[in-house]
Amino acid sequence: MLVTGIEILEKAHKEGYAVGAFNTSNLEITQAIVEAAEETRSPVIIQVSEGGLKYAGIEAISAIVRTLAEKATVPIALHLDHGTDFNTIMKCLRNGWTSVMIDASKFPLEENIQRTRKIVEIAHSMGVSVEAEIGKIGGTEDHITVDEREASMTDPEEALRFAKETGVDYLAIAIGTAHGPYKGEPKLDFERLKRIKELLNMPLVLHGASGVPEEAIKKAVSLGINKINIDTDVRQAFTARLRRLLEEDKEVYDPRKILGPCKEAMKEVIKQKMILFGSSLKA
Ligand SMILES: O=C(COP(=O)(O)O)N(O)CCCOP(=O)(O)O
Ligand SMILES: [Zn+2]
Repeated sequence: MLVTGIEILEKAHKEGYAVGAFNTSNLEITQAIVEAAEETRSPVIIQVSEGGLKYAGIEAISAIVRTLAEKATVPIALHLDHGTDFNTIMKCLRNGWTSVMIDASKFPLEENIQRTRKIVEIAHSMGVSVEAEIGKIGGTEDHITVDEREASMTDPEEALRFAKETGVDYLAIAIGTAHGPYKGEPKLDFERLKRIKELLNMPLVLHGASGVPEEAIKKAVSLGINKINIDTDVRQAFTARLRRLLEEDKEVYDPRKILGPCKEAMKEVIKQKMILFGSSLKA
C-alpha cells in the first residue's frame, strides 16, 4: 500500500531499525524493489532522482511506481530524491508522491533553512513528508581533501537548529559517506552520528550507502540511522548480470529474456539489504 515516508520512518525510528530507499528509473527496477519488499515483508521507500525523472518522464515513472505500490501488501512510499528544483518538487506533489527531498545543502545554512521551510509548509499542507540535507554528501568522484570532507560533515548543533526551524520530517546527514563506487573503505564518523541522534531524536538518513561494509551499516543503524539510500549496488548487480548473460548467450535478442534475469539479480541484492537494515518482517 502507498503510504507517506513519515509513516514508515517514524516506526523505524521508534523501533530502532532502518528502511531501504532504493532508486528506480524504469519498470524492472521498480518490480525488483517491490518483489523484494513483499518477499522479505519489509516496508520500503522507492525513490527517483531528478536525473531519473528526466530519463523516465515524471508521469510514466509515477504511474509505474504508484500502480505497483498500491497493489503491494507492504507499506511503500514514493519519494523524490535530491529535489533541487522548486517546479520539479511541485510536479511530484501534483503527481501523488508521498515524500519529497528538498536538497538545498549547497547553500549557506540560513538559505538552506529558508528553502527547506518553504517546501515543508507546502508539502505538509498536502499531507506529504519531507527530507532535507545539512552538511554536504558529495560524490566519490569529487576531488576533495580530507580536511574539505571533514568540513562538509554535519555539525550537530547546526542540525538541531535546522530541524527545529524547518519542521523537516527526516534529515540526511553527512558523516563520511559519498555517492557512487568507493575507491577505498569509507570511514563513518559514528561519534558525530551518536551526538546528532541524541540532540535531534528524529529519523535520520544515510546517503551514499552502497559499498559501505556491513558492520558499519549495522553500527550506523544501531546509532540511529533509519533511511538508507542505495543505488550504485543495485546498478552494479544489474550490469554484472547483463554482461554475464550476453557473454553466455550470443543468440539472445528478446529484451524480456535479458531484463528478466537482471531484475532477479537486482531483487536478490535488495533483499539482502532489507535483511541487513533490519526492516524485514517489519511490514
Ligand atoms: O544516496 C544515494 C545513493 O548512493 P549510492 O551511490 O551509494 O548508492 N542516492 O541519493 C542516489 C542518487 C542517485 O542520483 P542520480 O540518479 O543522479 O545518479
Ligand atoms: Zn543521495
